[in-house]
Amino acid sequence: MLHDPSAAEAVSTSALKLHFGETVVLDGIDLTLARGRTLALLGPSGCGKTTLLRLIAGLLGPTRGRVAIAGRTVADAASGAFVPPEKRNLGMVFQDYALWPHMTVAGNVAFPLQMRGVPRAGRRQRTLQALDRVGLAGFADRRPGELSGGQQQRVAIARAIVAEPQLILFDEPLSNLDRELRETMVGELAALIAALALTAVYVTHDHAEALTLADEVAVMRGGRIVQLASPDRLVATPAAPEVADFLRLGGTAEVEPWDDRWRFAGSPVELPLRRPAGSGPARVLIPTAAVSLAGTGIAATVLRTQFRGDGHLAAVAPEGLAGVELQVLSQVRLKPGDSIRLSIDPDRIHVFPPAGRVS
Ligand SMILES: Nc1ncnc2c1ncn2[C@@H]1O[C@H](COP(=O)(O)OP(=O)(O)OP(=O)(O)O)[C@@H](O)[C@H]1O
Repeated sequence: MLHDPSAAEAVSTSALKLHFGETVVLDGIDLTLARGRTLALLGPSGCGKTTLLRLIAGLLGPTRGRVAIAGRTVADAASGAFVPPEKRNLGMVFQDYALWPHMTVAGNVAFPLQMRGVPRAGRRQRTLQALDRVGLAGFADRRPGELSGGQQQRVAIARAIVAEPQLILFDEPLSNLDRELRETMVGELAALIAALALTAVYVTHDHAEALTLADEVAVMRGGRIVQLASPDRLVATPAAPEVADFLRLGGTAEVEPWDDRWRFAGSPVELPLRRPAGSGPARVLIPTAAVSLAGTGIAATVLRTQFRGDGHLAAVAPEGLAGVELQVLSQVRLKPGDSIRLSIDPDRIHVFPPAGRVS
């Protein structure tokens, strides 16, 4: 078995498949993650993100394909090779913290060191250091039940980093926290991951969390990776409408050729965008930043509004365009049912590549 601890690749999977009976849960997952980077697995419930994390952890074995960690094959369906989780040198942080209530905070954090046979004196020192790193220096002798949810999650993180594993796996670690605390913790976690130069795989269904924390994001759907790219690239050039929808980048619509331009499919409403010669029907993203309220322009009705820090985000239905929903950010609060007019900045419209071709 190849083992190269200096390998630049922290994790790689090739042609990974997992079936539960007849059900295909993961289908052809190929990814590589370099050391010191954070990869988010992002997607709706049931898309297979937790299953992929469990395959990397060794809590499941693949039906087909291979998983390698730091250049070492840890699972290979073809040869039957399989390294159990405790021998993969991983740290794991789960949604429910998984702390033992009867043990002190220090006892919980020291557990991985105890499992590795580190002597007592060294254990105490490394435990206190890990607690210090997550901002819980004075909490060693408390019980988990005496801590807030955010503090308990930090104990779980201290336990995951105490043995300095080569890779940390996070499974929706913030989803049990309330919204405000979650927003604070995302920033803290991102800072901690950077300060400790951790290599991490982070499962979440929250696009804001993924785009804040990760160097690379794999957007998953139906057991496949639809697009794997940096947050900037995902936002600028989503490969498919489902990526744009999941990241809430704006509205998507079908368009058809109209002269040297486009128009919304099945309607006379033109889109102010020049069409490359020879191009056929397409799907486009009209990002929120491309849409503004105007005195003249496309007539639309307000469906819903929601306050964001920088204004009121309104979902609007352009008249005569069945199934198209756009978003516009307004400084004044709009009400459902209001009639408005929209102008669209053509330079910001993104035309998706034809189905099957990823940019
Ligand atoms: N042990 C199992 N037996 C059969 N099907 C399973 C099993 N575990 C998971 N699945 C199915 O596999 C699919 C992927 O599950 P998985 O937990 O990986 O999704 P997820 O993207 O992490 O979703 P969530 O965010 O809801 O946890 C789901 O359709 C689920 O029902």
